Amino acid sequence: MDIQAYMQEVGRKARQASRAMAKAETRAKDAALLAIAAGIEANAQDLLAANARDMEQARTDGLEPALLDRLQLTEKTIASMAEGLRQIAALRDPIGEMGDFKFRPTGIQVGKMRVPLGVVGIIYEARPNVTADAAGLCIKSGNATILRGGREAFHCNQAIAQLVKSGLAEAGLPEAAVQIIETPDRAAVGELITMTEFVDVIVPRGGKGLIERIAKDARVPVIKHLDGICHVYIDDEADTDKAVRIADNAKTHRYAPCNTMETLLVHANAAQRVLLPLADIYRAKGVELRGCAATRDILPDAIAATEEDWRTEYLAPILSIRIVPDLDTAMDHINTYGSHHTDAIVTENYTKARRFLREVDSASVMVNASTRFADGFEYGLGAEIGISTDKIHARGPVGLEGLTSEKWIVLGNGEVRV
Ligand SMILES: NC(=O)C1=CN([C@@H]2O[C@H](COP(=O)(O)OP(=O)(O)OC[C@H]3O[C@@H](n4cnc5c(N)ncnc54)[C@H](OP(=O)(O)O)[C@@H]3O)[C@@H](O)[C@H]2O)C=CC1
Ligand SMILES: N[C@@H](CCC(=O)OP(=O)(O)O)C(=O)O
Repeated sequence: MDIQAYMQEVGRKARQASRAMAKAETRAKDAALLAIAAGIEANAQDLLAANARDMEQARTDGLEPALLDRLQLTEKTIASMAEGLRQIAALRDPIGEMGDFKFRPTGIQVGKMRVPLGVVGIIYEARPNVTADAAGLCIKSGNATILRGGREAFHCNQAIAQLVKSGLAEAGLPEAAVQIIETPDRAAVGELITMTEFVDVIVPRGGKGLIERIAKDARVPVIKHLDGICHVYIDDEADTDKAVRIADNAKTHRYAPCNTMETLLVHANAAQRVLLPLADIYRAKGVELRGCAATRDILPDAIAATEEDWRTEYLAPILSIRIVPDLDTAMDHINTYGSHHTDAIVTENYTKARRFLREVDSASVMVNASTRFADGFEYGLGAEIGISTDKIHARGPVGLEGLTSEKWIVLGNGEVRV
C-alpha cells in the first residue's frame, strides 16, 4: 500500500464530507446515530467474532491483563455502545446555535454562531467502544472524522466501521464522514498529523510514545489527551470512611483508565487511621504498594518507592503512597509530578478544599469524590472523545461542545464603517 497516497485520498474525502456534515440537519444526524446503534445490536455476534480474533492475537503477543480488559468486547459492552449512540442522538444539537447578540453604537448587531471544527483526526488506544463513541460525537457535532485506533483492536474497529458507514448511508449522509484508517502501519499516523490541508485538529489519546511522536512531527493543531498520573490527597481533617471508600475506588475500580489514581498522598496525622484499613483492602485485591519511608514505618510490607514512582502511570494494580506534612506539600507534589489530568482532596475543611480547587493545576479537581468520575458520561456530556490534558480549546472530558467552535455573526441594515 502506498500509505501517503492512501492517506491523501482519505483526507480529501474527509474534507469533502465535512462540508456536507456542517450543514446536515439534526434529524439526519440523529437518524444515522440510531441506525448505527441498531446495526451494532443486530450484528453483535459478528463484532464479538472480530473481537475474538483481536483478543487471540493480543494474548499471543502478551498484552497486559488490564489492556486485554480494555480491548475485550462483551454483550454488555456492545449494548452500552449502542446505548451511548442513542444518548448522543438525544442530546441537543449545538450546531447553528446563535446567541450573545449585542447592538453596537454603529447599529450593527454582533453575536456568535456555533460551528463544527471540520475534520477531526483521532488517534486512540485499543478500545473498540471509543470507535463508536468518537464516531457518534463527531457525527452529532457536524464534523468529519478520521479514526486511528490501537493496532490490537484492528479487526473489531474495521467491523464497527462498516456499521458506521451503513448507518450514515441509510440517513443520506456521506459515508466518508467517518473513516477508519485501514492499515495499522504507523506511517499513516505520520501522514495524518501533517495533512494540514485536510485535517483541522488532531486528538491524540495515548501515552509517552505517542506524546513524543506528536511533539516531534505534528503540524496540524493538537488537543492532547495524554496520560493520567492522578492523585488522591487524604487530609488530616478527612472523614475516615469517605477517605477509604474514595481511595479504594480511585485505585481498584479499574486499573487501565487514565483517571485511575496512581499516587496516594496522606497527611501524617491521618496516616495510621486510613492506611491500615486501606492496606487490607489493597492486599485483598492484589494491589502492590510502594511507599515513602514514613509509609513503610506503618506498612512494613510496602516496597520502597523511588523518585521514578512519583512520575509513573502504572495502569496496573500498583500504587505509590507518600505521607506529607501538610496541604502545601501535597499540592506541590501534585503540581510537580502529576500530569494535570485529575486530582482529588478528601477533607471536611472548607478552606482547604477551596485552596485545593484553586491551586491544583489540573483539568479536573475534586473534593470528596473519586478520580474515576472524570469521564464525559459521568459529567453529563453523554459520551466523550477523551479527557483533554491540554489547556486551550478544551480541558478535561471533551463532548459535543469541545468538537465545535464559535464564529462571529454580524447583522446589519446597510451600516458602513466611518
Ligand atoms: N486522556 C485520555 O483521554 C486518555 C489517555 N490515555 C492514555 O493512554 C495511555 C495508554 O494507552 P496505550 O494503548 O498504552 O497508549 P499508546 O500511546 O501506546 O497508544 C495509543 C495510540 O497511539 C498510537 N501510537 C503510540 N505511539 C505511537 C507512535 N510513536 N507513532 C504513531 N502512533 C503511535 C498507538 O498505535 P499502535 O496501535 O500502533 O501502538 C495507538 O493507536 C495511558 O497513558 C493513558 O493514560 C488513554 C485513554 C484516554
Ligand atoms: N472514559 C473513561 C476514561 C478515559 C479512557 O477511556 O481511558 P482508557 O481506559 O485508558 O481508554 C472512563 O473512565 O470510563
